[in-house]
Amino acid sequence: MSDILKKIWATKHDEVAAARKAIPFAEIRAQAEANADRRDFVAALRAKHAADQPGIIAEIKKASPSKGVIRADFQPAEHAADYADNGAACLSVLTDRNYFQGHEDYLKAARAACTLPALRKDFMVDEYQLFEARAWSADCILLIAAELSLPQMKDFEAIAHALGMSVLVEVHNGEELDAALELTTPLVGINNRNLRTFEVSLDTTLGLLQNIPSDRIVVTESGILATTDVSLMQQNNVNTFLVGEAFMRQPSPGKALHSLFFG
Ligand SMILES: O=P(O)(O)OC[C@@H](O)[C@@H](O)c1c[nH]c2ccccc12
Repeated sequence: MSDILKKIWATKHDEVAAARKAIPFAEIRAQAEANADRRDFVAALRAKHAADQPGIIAEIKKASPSKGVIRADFQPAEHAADYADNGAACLSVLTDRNYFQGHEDYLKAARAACTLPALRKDFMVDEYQLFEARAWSADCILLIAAELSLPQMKDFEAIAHALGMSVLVEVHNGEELDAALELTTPLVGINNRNLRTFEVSLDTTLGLLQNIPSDRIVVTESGILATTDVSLMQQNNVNTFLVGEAFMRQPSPGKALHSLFFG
């Protein structure tokens, strides 16, 4: 009941209500549909795999509810260029203000500083946010199966695809995975962090893996901190990673990426 995801969800509904007053739906939709600046998120990951490289989605995250401030000297554009120079395939940029100290301006600045496709990392509860994401030039959106019904996810996926955005569907148990596999997106994220308890276990990825058809791209998310974590995943044929903290805590997030994956 009082878990963090519920709180975040309530905040999101309030935020969307306020946003709809500030910029009416028809207007944000027009902005989204007029934005022709698209980068293919899934293709960027596949290109790395085709070159025998890991597909790294490098996250730009200042703070989180479980860790507090992760990086005080926060420079989204600089971090994005640094990630791009060091072999990242894609960016993930937190836009949630209340819980992650994110902002849409960070997404815009990060994406503009490089040529990588960018994920709007936020909690999507209303189609309005999908149009916002595209208006801000996001190339991918996140759907969290723990809180969305299957009909809602199907609906959001159809809108995202119609706007030319990719979809990362995030799960952390078998029931959520069953729903995620009803979608058409190839990108299935397994969050090693339980968003209700903040507990992190890489076994979450390993346990769900065998139930995922080989035409999907499994993204292991959260808690990848050491080269042993990376090689454990690679031994299990998981070669797509969403990593934030391990990079953002280091003086150069790009160098940290390089040493974790290519060191
Ligand atoms: O910083 P980490 O442990 O490397 O995790 C990154 C990413 O997986 C995490 O930020 C995340 C995964 N799913 C989310 C959903 C909402 C907010 C944040 C997240």
